[in-house]
Amino acid sequence: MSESNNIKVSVRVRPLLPREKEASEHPKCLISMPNPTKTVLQLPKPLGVDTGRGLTEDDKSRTYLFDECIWSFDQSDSNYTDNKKYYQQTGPDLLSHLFEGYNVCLLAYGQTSSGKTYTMMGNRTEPGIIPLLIKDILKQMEICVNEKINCELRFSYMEIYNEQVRDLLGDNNSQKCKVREHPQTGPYVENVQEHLVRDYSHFLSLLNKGNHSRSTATTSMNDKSSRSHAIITLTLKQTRFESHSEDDLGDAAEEMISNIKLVDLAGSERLGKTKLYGQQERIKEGTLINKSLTVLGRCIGLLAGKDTSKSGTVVVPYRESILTYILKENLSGNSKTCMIFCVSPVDFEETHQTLNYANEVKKIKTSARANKTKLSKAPVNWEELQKSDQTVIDSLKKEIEVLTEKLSRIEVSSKAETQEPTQFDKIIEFLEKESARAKFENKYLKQLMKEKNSHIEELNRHIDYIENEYETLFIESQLAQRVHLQQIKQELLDATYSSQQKMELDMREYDPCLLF
Ligand SMILES: Nc1ncnc2c1ncn2[C@@H]1O[C@H](COP(=O)(O)OP(=O)(O)OP(=O)(O)O)[C@@H](O)[C@H]1O
Repeated sequence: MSESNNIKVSVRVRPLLPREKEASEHPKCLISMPNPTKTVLQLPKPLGVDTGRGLTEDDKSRTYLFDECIWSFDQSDSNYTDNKKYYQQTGPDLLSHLFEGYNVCLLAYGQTSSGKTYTMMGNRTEPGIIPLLIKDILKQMEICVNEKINCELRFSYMEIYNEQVRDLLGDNNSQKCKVREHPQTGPYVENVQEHLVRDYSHFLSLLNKGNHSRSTATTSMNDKSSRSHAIITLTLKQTRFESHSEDDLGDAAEEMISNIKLVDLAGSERLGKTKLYGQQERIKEGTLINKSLTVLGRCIGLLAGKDTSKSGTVVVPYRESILTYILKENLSGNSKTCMIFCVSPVDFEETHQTLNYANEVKKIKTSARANKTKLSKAPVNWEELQKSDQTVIDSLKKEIEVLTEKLSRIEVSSKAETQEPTQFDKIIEFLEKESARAKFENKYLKQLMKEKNSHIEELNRHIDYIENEYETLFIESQLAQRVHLQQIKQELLDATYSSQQKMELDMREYDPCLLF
């Protein structure tokens, strides 16, 4: 079942930069966010003529409504939102969609130096949404072990630079990767390396390596301006095991593969503002950045008007730029997509344009569906294969000969596309699956042991407590008993003493000597 959702649109305004503070004595913030879904942009000159009754708010400003308006202009303001607070608002939804099996996408859009990289990557002291999200994905993966779900997270990092895709984690950075289209899952990038994320520090080392290789340059607007669109893809594979007993892992019953694309777009720029005159390479980069963003804008415009179009089918020009081609599914297909629009508090033209752009994006719908697959219980008939050991060995020998010969001639990738899987391939695949299963079983049993050990520890603590209580009660009861015995003894002594006294009195009364 697919779910139709509008693209979620957020707008974030950044603080003034040192150069903006220096440029004017009292720089004025053009943006206000009177509530969490409203953004108001002041017009530099009022529209219309004052007819004596004064200008209306509409003459002086433009008002926009979005899903989220994020105020990061003034740190001293109580509504100020830093990266962590923004993540707390947005991250949990992204995380749950990913684990529910949906493809997810978060794109940061905005003019150059508006805060896209700051929002997505952050810095050492204030990590952005990407590191914060990955920390939580890894935590959630640990929790899944308890529910007999094995998770594998793969990470790839590429950039689109001058309309070509480069793998930022590849062995050969200058190698260009091709974009192809799968009939069911849509466009994908060929030969981009996917790295299995072991833990958070491993992820950080991959991210740093990729960031280091990313194309950046100094412009007059930004000391470290991104000259490319960066796309991080995290692919999560969840395998759910099913069994009737708690201690046994059972068989793999269901598989879900979902991904999240985190896109830091290069900023749109104006030659006049970036002051790149004479720098041919920078100008070429800027032109191609603007071109791809213009195509993105055209696609968005067409998609936004799609429902109301009377002309029937709309041809969206995804293929006109690599960026839109790669993002095709996220803009209109199987994806839950969010866009964050970063704006400067002072550049009216660019901020106005960005807000109008965001207003269009609000209207776009995507139709996401959870990517679940039921697994058959026995992927390979292992027993049957074992019965005919010799036949298998002979056929494997032959296969190896054939494959070795083919390998020397044919590229592995083209072979994989054209050939039916052989028995050898099937065994390898089966063994790989078994090894992954054994690894997870080990992890699951370790987790189970950890839980049982902590249960035993808790029971031991409880026993200690009961023993202590028993000892205290025992001592108290002995004390109470002693006090009670002493009381009885005293009472007996008192009784004996008083009866003795009475007897003495009686004796004195009946003393025969006193009779005469
Ligand atoms: N919310 C924020 N709080 C504090 N500083 C910020 C914030 N957003 C952006 N900045 C600062 O603004 C400057 C530009 O930000 P950033 O590099 O993220 O812009 P960008 O939109 O990615 O630019 P480009 O498109 O040129 O790469 C940086 O010095 C960054 O530290």
